[in-house]
Amino acid sequence: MTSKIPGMQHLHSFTQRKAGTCAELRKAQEGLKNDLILRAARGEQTERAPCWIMRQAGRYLPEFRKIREDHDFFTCCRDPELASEITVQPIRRYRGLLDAAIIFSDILVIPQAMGLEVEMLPAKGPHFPAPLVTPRDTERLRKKVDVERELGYVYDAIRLTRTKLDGEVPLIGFCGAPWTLMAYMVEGGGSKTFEKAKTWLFKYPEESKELLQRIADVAVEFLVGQVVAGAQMLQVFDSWAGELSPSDFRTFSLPYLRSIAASVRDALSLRSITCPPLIIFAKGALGHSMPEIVKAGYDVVGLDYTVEPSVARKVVELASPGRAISSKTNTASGANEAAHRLALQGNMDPAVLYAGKEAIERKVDEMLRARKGGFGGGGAYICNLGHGITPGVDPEAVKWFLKAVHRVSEEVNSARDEE
Ligand SMILES: Cc1c2[nH]c(c1CCC(=O)O)Cc1[nH]c(c(CCC(=O)O)c1C)Cc1[nH]c(c(CCC(=O)O)c1C)Cc1[nH]c(c(C)c1CCC(=O)O)C2
Repeated sequence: MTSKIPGMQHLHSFTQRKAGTCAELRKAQEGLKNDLILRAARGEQTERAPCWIMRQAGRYLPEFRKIREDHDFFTCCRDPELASEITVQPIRRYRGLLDAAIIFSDILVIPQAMGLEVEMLPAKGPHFPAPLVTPRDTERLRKKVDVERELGYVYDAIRLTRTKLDGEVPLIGFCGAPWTLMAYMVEGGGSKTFEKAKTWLFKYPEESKELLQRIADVAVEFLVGQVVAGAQMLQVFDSWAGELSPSDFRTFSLPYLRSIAASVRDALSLRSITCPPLIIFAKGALGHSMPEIVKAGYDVVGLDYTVEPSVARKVVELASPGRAISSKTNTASGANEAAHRLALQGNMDPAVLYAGKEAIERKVDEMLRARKGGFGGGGAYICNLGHGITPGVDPEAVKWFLKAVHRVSEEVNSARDEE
């Protein structure tokens, strides 16, 4: 991570040096029966690739739909008992097959905390009854967001979930990235063309940057609060990154992604809390900006399904050579934020889950074997889909996927499959 603030680089080095050896960190890990994902995120070789699924707690699960029959979506998010219950549903169903839980919530809780109303319409998705039409509308946003007061329910849900998980697997906290959230706040919902949000970027660039910064400030405080409550890893979702041109991504998204990572590390270090692994998922932007994304200050880069794993490995090597070296030769060097190998996460097309057992097994094989262009057995890898699982997927297909990942990845990791 590079910081323009004098003295900060030293602070970052110190935090990172601490991160490798810190007793607090070890203790936190000791409470876990399975810390595979934390080790992979720190660039280590693992006995097999840890695996979780974006949107693993969701509508494809009948037990989730059952809860939703009686409760509105945001009621589920705001009720710690319901949110924690939904979070552990996939962990229970796929016992021993998933290596992390992700707290049940939504990226749109930040716009709500900033003062905008958001509803979840059946079959339509998120809807903002009063979106930000012109920059003047930002006056409707809260000047100072009391994150603890507005989003404390997420912290409560995290605490309760940690108790329910009882160290079974680590718990991931998350938030939406500034550009993706701004797009929702201005469009008023999903969009195909993003014409309203893009009009803002091109017509009101300075006001857009102000809004992006306000969102980033809330995101930092929210992520830090999630760690304090017990989140053991964090992911930032920039789901609409790929809607921007390369230069607009570098102007309106990347600087905020960078500053979120740096500020979360700084804020935690000031409170003497070890920063957990940070994951960035900038969907659709890797094709043009992967070298910048791998240097944005995160521990793990999530890949969407348009990126070939072996190509991503090469880009990491070229863009950030120190972070491509095997952790064996690079552990505890601790000189800077590149102290450990950068890890990759992803990236099977979620639609493969519709194609039956054989296709799933074939595609998992392809994703994991180096000679097929896959991630290979070198560690520093977290298995996932290349985007969120969709509602029509058969839960049995997910089991086939997870079982195939365990089987193939044990094989390639023990053989250090590099062929
Ligand atoms: C863009 C985005 C949103 N939300 C999210 C993203 C980024 C990830 C991505 O790109 O897929 C992130 C999210 N949303 C949800 C989670 C919970 C944790 C998990 O991953 O299991 C997470 C991490 C629950 C949810 N968020 C939502 C549901 C379904 C709502 C319902 O029950 O009716 C769930 C389980 C609703 C939601 N929320 C959002 C949309 C577009 C929708 C409707 C369409 C859809 O379901 O995909 C916004």
